[in-house]
Amino acid sequence: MSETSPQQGAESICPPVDLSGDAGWVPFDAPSLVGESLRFVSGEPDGNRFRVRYYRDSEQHLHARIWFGPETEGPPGHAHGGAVSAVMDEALGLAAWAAGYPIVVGNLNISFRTMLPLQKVVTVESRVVSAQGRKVMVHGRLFCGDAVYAEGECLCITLPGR
Ligand SMILES: CCCCCCCCCCCCCCCC(=O)SCCNC(=O)CCNC(=O)[C@H](O)C(C)(C)COP(=O)(O)OP(=O)(O)OC[C@H]1O[C@@H](n2cnc3c(N)ncnc32)[C@H](O)[C@@H]1OP(=O)(O)O
Repeated sequence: MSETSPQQGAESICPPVDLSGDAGWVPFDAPSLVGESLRFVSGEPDGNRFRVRYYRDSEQHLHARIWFGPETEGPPGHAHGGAVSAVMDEALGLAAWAAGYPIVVGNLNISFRTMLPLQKVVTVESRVVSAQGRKVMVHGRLFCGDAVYAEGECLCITLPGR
């Protein structure tokens, strides 16, 4: 009988992945801006769920380099739509914070364009496209090379008194 059951094998930690940014990107320290609360997506940087690093480019746009691990599985071998949505929620909301708006997300509209294979490193790029009164609109897409996996439109609402 084998000493390692399939279940034990599934619990082993996946090897390190390369989450380095593009040339000219500067690492972005999210906790120093918004505190330590973002554990759902960012909380286990060496775990088997999400591994994420944030960067800003020379125009101060926020980018995320993200690995979807085996614990994000939905359809066999591919990421759960909720996992993709969680990443878009955090990355696009954080983009508004990084642009100077203290917000929560009021509405998030995600289009899932292509199924995302597990254990793939992808990028989320974001743009704050408008800010009117308390409403800040952020657009983003999750992609790798020419493959676009999801696009998002995120209405953020500023928090009074912050
Ligand atoms: C205590 C917290 C500290 C946080 C400090 C650290 C945070 C660190 C964040 C890190 C980065 C983020 C990453 C994760 C982002 C999330 O996941 S946030 C969590 C998920 N989001 C939520 O739980 C939000 C729940 N909703 C709410 O709290 C409230 O509905 C809101 C959004 C604050 C708005 O409520 P409100 O302040 O009473 O404002 P309200 O008058 O209803 O709306 C203001 C305007 O926005 C419009 N609006 C509001 N909601 C919507 C909507 N869903 N659709 C369309 N329009 C809307 C209204 O129509 C209104 O428009 P006008 O009439 O002015 O034209």
